[in-house]
Amino acid sequence: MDSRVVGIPEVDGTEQVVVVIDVMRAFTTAAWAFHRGAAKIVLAADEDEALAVKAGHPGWLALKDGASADGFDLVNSPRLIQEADLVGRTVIQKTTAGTVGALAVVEAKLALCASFAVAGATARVLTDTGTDSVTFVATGEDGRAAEDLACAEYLDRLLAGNRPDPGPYLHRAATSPAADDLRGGRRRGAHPADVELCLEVDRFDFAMKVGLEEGTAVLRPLRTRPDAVSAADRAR
Ligand SMILES: O=C(O)[C@H](CS(=O)(=O)O)OP(=O)(O)O
Ligand SMILES: [Mg+2]
Repeated sequence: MDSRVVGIPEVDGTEQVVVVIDVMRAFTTAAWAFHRGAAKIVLAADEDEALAVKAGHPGWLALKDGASADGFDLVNSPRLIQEADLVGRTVIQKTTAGTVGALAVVEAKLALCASFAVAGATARVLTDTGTDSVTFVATGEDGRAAEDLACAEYLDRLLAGNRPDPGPYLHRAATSPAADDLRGGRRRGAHPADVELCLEVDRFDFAMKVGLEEGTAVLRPLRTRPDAVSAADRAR
């Protein structure tokens, strides 16, 4: 499969099949939100939009990155989301990199949002579509974030039909500046275990697809082949 990796500034709207990657932390957090029962995630461009959407939909929960703020219910932390009861809830997510990247490609023919937690399922969805070309958007640091590039390269190897050892890719993510900042307590709205959760490969057996629903960008889980069982599930 032909592939290329771009940063958000290079997205030009011509992408057909896209995987938007944010390992730390937007799309690890989103995957955990679905695992905790969220029905859908509405992506907001900024904090004001997130709060405006919430105001129009009583019962929806607003999530932002960085420190929490008035009106927000959740932060962009997989470890903290792990404790949230989100069964049937709609979450409105706003982050600095991941959700911005997803909004930039929301009109693509197929747009998936990915992290290591859903890597295998993401590759299976792409393979099943029969597409011969994919654009990876590495959302962090204008396309230079080591953890997102490592995940893109890992996905690329999966799509090539290989069974790559995730170890070296995870090592690059684990030693990235983002991981260092999170471990060092230099990011707000974080938990010390966030990095560890962002480095779990195939924690979940669903991919995540973003698309427009009545003009709104919505992220939903996309189950893959029924026989697909995550590595984490196999280990249990
Ligand atoms: O929450 C995150 O990890 C980042 C924002 S910050 O760098 O922590 O301020 O957002 P994301 O879009 O998930 O990369
Ligand atoms: Mg990030």
